[in-house]
Amino acid sequence: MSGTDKMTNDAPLVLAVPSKGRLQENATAFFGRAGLSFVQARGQREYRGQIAGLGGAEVAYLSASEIVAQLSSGSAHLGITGEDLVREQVADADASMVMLAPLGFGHANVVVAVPQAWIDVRTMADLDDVAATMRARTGRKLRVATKYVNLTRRFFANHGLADYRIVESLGATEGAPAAGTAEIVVDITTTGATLTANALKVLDDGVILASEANLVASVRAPWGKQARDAAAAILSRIAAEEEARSVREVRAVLNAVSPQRLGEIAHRLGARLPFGTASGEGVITLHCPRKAVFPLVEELSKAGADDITVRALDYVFRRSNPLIERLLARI
Ligand SMILES: Nc1ncnc2c1ncn2[C@@H]1O[C@H](COP(=O)(O)OP(=O)(O)OP(=O)(O)O)[C@@H](O)[C@H]1O
Ligand SMILES: O=P(O)(O)OC[C@H]1O[C@H](OP(=O)(O)OP(=O)(O)O)[C@H](O)[C@@H]1O
Ligand SMILES: [Mg+2]
Repeated sequence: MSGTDKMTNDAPLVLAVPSKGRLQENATAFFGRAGLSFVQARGQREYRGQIAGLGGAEVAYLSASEIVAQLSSGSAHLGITGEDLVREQVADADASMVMLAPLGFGHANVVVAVPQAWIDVRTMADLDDVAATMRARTGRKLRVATKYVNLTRRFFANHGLADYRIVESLGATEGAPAAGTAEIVVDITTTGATLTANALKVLDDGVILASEANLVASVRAPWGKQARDAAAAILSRIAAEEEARSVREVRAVLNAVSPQRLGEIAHRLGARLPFGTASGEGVITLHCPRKAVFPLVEELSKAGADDITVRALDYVFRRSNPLIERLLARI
């Protein structure tokens, strides 16, 4: 940051992007769909890049957990990371960050898993009994292997379970019971294959969090004009692509119908008439939810429409969008 940036508090926006691991490929594809591609400046010591054709923004390539740290401290303005890491690493995440949108990838559940051999242990209440019995008989506490220390403490406390000890794990957590370093584990699972391979099962009420990758904004980052403008440009492209994916454009020639009737049909099917109710030649254009396409076509046919065409759109830009609104409400 230059001296001028500091004085005017007008630093560029920092967009934190996963540089490795599970989220990297999907995150890059996600920005690509929104027309945001990254260029890495040569000869830079810092691991920073730019967004092609978009000024006022820098791209920081970081690990998913480092992205949480930088969003929390305000070193990055926007980023993609997993909700599990946010909830684990930041005590009051909602005070320092805004989850702008779940992204539909990076799904993983944080779960409490016990040996399959514990056939009578199905719930957290059963686990509480096991812990109490163990403590009474051996004087030792139930050991829980995990790297999700804070999520585990919170969840166990909410279930009134106190007779346990956390064994911090740095990897291969599911192997802890077989290795004899813990009785049970708290870890993430996606397909369940790793748990099964280690003869573990998830408790019926043992899902601590259903996580996925999120687009997250920092409340604490310096939101000067440059950063706000860049965020507006980035979020409008993302929102435009999302909106385009959820709608279809329906066009038709429709002469003998009143604007009221047309408006009523559109309203009933959740469609919009973005360009008004009719053009000179009686051509109408509607944007309707994907699921409502065929019902809308039928309604328009009944109303006398002809030459009805349906197509997918690349982008639907609106003056405002839910992403920027969610952000502006907090900064
Ligand atoms: N099957 C999976 N295994 C591990 N992480 C997954 C899986 N599916 C989704 N994720 C998500 O990916 C994110 C973790 O990614 P990754 O492990 O690459 O990052 P990291 O933990 O920051 O990296 P590292 O630990 O190597 O520094 C988490 O939010 C996690 O929920
Ligand atoms: O339910 P599954 O589909 O089997 O996936 C879950 C496993 O994947 C992750 O491990 P990863 O391969 O990332 O290794 P690491 O935890 O050692 O980084 C996670 O920690 C689980 O062990
Ligand atoms: Mg990992």
